[in-house]
Amino acid sequence: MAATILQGKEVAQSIRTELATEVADLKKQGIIPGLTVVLVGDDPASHSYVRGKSKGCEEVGIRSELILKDASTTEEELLSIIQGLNENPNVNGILVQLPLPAHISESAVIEAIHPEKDVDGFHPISVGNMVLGNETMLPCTPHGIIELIKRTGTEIAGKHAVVIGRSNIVGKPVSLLLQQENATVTMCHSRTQNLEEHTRRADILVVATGKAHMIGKEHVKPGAVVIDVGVNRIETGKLVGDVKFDEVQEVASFLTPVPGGVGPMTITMLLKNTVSAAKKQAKR
Ligand SMILES: Nc1nc(=O)c2c([nH]1)NC[C@@H]1CN(c3ccc(C(=O)N[C@@H](CCC(=O)O)C(=O)O)cc3)C=[N+]21
Ligand SMILES: [Mg+2]
Repeated sequence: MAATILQGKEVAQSIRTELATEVADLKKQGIIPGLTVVLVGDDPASHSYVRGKSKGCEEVGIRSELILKDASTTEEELLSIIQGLNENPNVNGILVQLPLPAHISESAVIEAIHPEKDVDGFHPISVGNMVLGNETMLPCTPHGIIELIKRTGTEIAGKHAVVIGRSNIVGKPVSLLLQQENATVTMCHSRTQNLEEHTRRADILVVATGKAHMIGKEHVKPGAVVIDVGVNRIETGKLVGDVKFDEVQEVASFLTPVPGGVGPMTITMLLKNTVSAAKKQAKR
């Protein structure tokens, strides 16, 4: 039986419609959520993602601002920009697009963002609160993945979830959130031996390897929910996932496409975090 395609784009659209209503209500109370994105350098992929973020803001009524700096910007300059944004009451969320040029320390930059404006959920305080299960800004891709899985009607509790990849932005946090949803979680990575043995036991398989078409049907248990977090631009210019879509579709019960799966959910969770940051900051 062929998998149902999990259209992240559609789920994202319905959440954005809800958010637009919420933003319209906030505006009646004089609260205008604002997001500032800082982009350093001229990586074309980064520019493309940032366009998606501005478009998303526009759709839901968030005021968005883009600060473009050239690749020679110093760490000091960037830190002072962030300081200004931290102090600006019109800015509720700050996102510094990653990766940054090699001469700038990503951790120094992330740590400079005020945790209440950390809409990426990357600040150590946000990460720490997530680990502790405290209410906090959740990282966008992992949060979007959990929302997508829930929309399938799949009960996460008690299921065996396998995550491939252990990055700070996807693998580590999504495995933690799955565990908080009461899944039994196995984390696999580039050094895992006998990968297939692990992945074939997954009821829920989250693939975030960053390697195009690495996962085939031999890795997948029939009926599994498969979430493809890959965004790989191949030579033809086409965007592909980490999963061989056509063959995994034959065995999975649900499968996310690339594009149109996790990506639009990531941006939507960013919008959601910006709205909740605005609400929280308005109370002070
Ligand atoms: N501080 C920071 N926060 C991020 O959240 C962040 C980042 N840096 N750096 C880069 C990655 C990547 N990322 C994506 C977001 C949306 C899509 C997305 O919407 N993709 C569309 C297709 C877009 C296209 O066609 O190029 C889709 O999957 O349908 C992809 C990738 C956020 N990132
Ligand atoms: Mg990894």
